[in-house]
Amino acid sequence: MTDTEPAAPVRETAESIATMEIRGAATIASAAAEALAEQAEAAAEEAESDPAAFRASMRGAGRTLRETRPTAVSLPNALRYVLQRMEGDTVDELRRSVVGAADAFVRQLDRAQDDLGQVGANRLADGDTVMTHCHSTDALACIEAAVDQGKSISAVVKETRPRQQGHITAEQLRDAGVPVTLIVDSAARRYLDEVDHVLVGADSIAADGGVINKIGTSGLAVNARERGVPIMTAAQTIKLHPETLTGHTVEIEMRDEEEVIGSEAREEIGEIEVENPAFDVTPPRYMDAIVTEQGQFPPESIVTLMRELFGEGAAEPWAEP
Ligand SMILES: O=C(COP(=O)(O)O)[C@H](O)[C@H](O)COP(=O)(O)O
Repeated sequence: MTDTEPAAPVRETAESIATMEIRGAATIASAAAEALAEQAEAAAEEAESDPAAFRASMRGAGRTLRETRPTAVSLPNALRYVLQRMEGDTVDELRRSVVGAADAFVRQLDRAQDDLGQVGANRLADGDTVMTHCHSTDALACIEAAVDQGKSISAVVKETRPRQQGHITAEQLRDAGVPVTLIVDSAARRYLDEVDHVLVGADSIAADGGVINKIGTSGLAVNARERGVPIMTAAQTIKLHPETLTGHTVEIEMRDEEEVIGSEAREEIGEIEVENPAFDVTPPRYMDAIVTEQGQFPPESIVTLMRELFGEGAAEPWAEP
């Protein structure tokens, strides 16, 4: 580890987030917090009795993690939570504050998911069928809590091109005892007549109530509205994007074209423009409810909760002073 290079656990976590071995907004946040705790242990050895060197090393680790993926705000929110609680006069005090904050963050994340699962489950009735998109641990928590409440729930799971995260959702729901039908994305509208709810997660929620989630969510929401099927987003409050309070927009990640068209097909077709946006924005008017650990909200009212939780703005404690 040098001045500019974070310790191995941070480098490995950053690489795993960038390559999507670690993926999904909540999982990314929790991995980032844990990586900061490991950095604190390594930096304490390296910095010995130099608190300024310790702080610089933690900021560097924060920057490395921040640069991995741009859209899920849970990542910078996790870094903010941990680094803003870094305090003390000695390296050991600083180390303990970071490790303690990372641990508290991860526990809070788990508790929030359990709590929002209960809220989401209350919206589901015995015998309901739910359509899902992508793989969201917050959304799955709602279905699993409904099953725990003794409700019989079935699922229609969208495959979710290009990376097919729907396969993970299908597997996990099946293992939770939920009968699952896997469909291709373009079959969604046809199956909307057979479902009672659409349930998705979120990578970020904007101050106007717009929901940023896996590409295809907005089209699904428009179709659900047209068919009269309620659609809800399950999202812990770490998905609230503080920068949107001051007019910033959420960056939509553009991923490699290789995910859309493999090299063989590319060779056959020849030169052609390919774009691969990983997320899209569902306007608040197409979303019925945002389910959080603090209860459910109409999308347009989420700004009140956002001001309460993030009113002080979006600090960047990883930035160079
Ligand atoms: O869009 C995705 C994952 O995208 P990717 O696979 O590109 O990371 C998920 O719906 C949200 O991240 C919410 O997930 P969770 O509820 O687990 O935070």
